[in-house]
Amino acid sequence: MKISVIGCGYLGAVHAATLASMGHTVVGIDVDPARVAQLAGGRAPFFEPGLDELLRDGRATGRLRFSTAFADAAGAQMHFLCVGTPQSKTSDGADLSYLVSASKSLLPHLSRGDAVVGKSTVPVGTVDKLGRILAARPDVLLGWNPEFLRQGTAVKDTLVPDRLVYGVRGGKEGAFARRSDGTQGAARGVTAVLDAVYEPLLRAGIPRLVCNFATAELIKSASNAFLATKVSFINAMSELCDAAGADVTELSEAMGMDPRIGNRYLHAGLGFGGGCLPKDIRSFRAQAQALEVRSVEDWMGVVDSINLGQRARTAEVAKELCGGSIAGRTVTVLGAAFKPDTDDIRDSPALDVALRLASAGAHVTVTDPKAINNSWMRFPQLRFEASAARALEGAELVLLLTEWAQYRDLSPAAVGQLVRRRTVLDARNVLDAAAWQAEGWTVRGLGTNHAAALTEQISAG
Ligand SMILES: NC(=O)c1ccc[n+]([C@@H]2O[C@H](COP(=O)([O-])OP(=O)(O)OC[C@H]3O[C@@H](n4cnc5c(N)ncnc54)[C@H](O)[C@@H]3O)[C@@H](O)[C@H]2O)c1
Ligand SMILES: O=c1ccn([C@@H]2O[C@H](COP(=O)(O)OP(=O)(O)O[C@H]3O[C@H](CO)[C@@H](O)[C@H](O)[C@H]3O)[C@@H](O)[C@H]2O)c(=O)[nH]1
Repeated sequence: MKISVIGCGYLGAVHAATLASMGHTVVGIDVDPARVAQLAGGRAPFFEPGLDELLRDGRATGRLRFSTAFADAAGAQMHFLCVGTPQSKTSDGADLSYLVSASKSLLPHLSRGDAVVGKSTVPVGTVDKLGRILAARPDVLLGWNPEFLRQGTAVKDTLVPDRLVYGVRGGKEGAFARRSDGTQGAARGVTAVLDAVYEPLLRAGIPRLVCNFATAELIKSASNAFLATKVSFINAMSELCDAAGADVTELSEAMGMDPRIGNRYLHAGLGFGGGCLPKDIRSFRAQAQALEVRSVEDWMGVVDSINLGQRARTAEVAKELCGGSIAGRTVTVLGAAFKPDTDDIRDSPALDVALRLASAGAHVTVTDPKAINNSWMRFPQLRFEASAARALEGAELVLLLTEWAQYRDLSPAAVGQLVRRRTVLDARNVLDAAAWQAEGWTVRGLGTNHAAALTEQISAG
């Protein structure tokens, strides 16, 4: 099938490349000429494992191209909207201006029977709003197909998703009810086109759920809200563990063994960041407020404040480890990206903490395997160093803030030779504390103080 993908960022570029790998003929459209030039050259404009290979394959087969011209979307039967929906600059709500603009630009290039299907994460009610823009073309089908991929595993998540969700007008009844006049209704039409797009996935047994627009919108928001809830729950527990002398890693391991709870998203530490969870829970909160559902509004407020509290808490522990003041201290931060295996620094907890320490007077050097280029121009008050070894030289305090494999695997003996003082704050609770302590390191985690206190007691005799 001929498909257009509008917006080629972390979501759209991966979506376009994977659709081409399934055999479709795809054009990716973006307003950013530099991004389009890179993608057209077969190179990903950001670090995402496996994407470069797919882009090169798509280019070689001639099935994948990129353009800044919306006119190039003409002739496609399916148009996926994948533009950003960031947090508004003036409120907690989502900024829908990119979606509105992309829909208006697409409008003149649509043909009778085309399907326009959104994948961006949107507040409930957005599809109806876009429907009013597309009302000028009643012969065009509208649907919503929220995306659940994670950065770092985006290619695999797109090719082997846990489920496909189709939001269609009138929901399941609209999609599958027989019409007395024998015509195919819009809901049925968009379901059939999506089924054709995802045929290889459906054949492989990926479940597909058809629902109405509001349910599709809420499935995505509620899923992210639940993931954020799990992370903030365990982070609140980590604070309780510190206060009570318990160990949160043991607590979460034991809780996670109960299949009703599960161990995923139960890793305590610095908390969540990125271009999705933080802005999506704030948008969810704003939606609940507009719909006057106080329980969800309050809930999201608590999840957000626990999450932001972890950043403040980490900066406070860092100061404590430097004897109460961090001014003038040489500090090395391991990690700038919001999580490992991505170069994305949107709302990065690691950079947030680094900035807090710099503004408290510390000399902060940040290192990251992939995100240095993204970071250094935006944060001139921080020093960036691509080599972890050079970044660690002379450090009086080391903070592990993004748990890249290469930082988890650091040798405490080798790092000990580089630093001035063997003190590490492992804000992701991933280091083998005993191994580091055996090399003379003072190790602090979040919610694992019990272990540190015990070691102090043992070494005190
Ligand atoms: N990043 C993820 O892991 C992920 C996963 C699932 C859902 N989402 C959702 O997908 C959407 C996109 O997220 P992202 O992370 O890819 O954002 P992004 O900022 O990486 O990409 C957005 C792209 O849209 C382009 N764009 C903006 N206005 C445009 C217009 N009028 N026409 C064409 N292109 C335009 C931008 O230039 C940019 O390349 C958001 O709603 C997000 O919440 C993201
Ligand atoms: O136990 C955990 C798990 C995650 N995190 C943090 O949570 C954030 C989000 O991680 P992850 O969900 O892996 O990354 P994203 O790529 O932001 O993906 C989320 O956001 C996407 C955009 O909506 C959705 O599509 C995905 O399903 C959803 O997982 C990161 O900062 C992680 O460090 C923790 O602190 N503890």
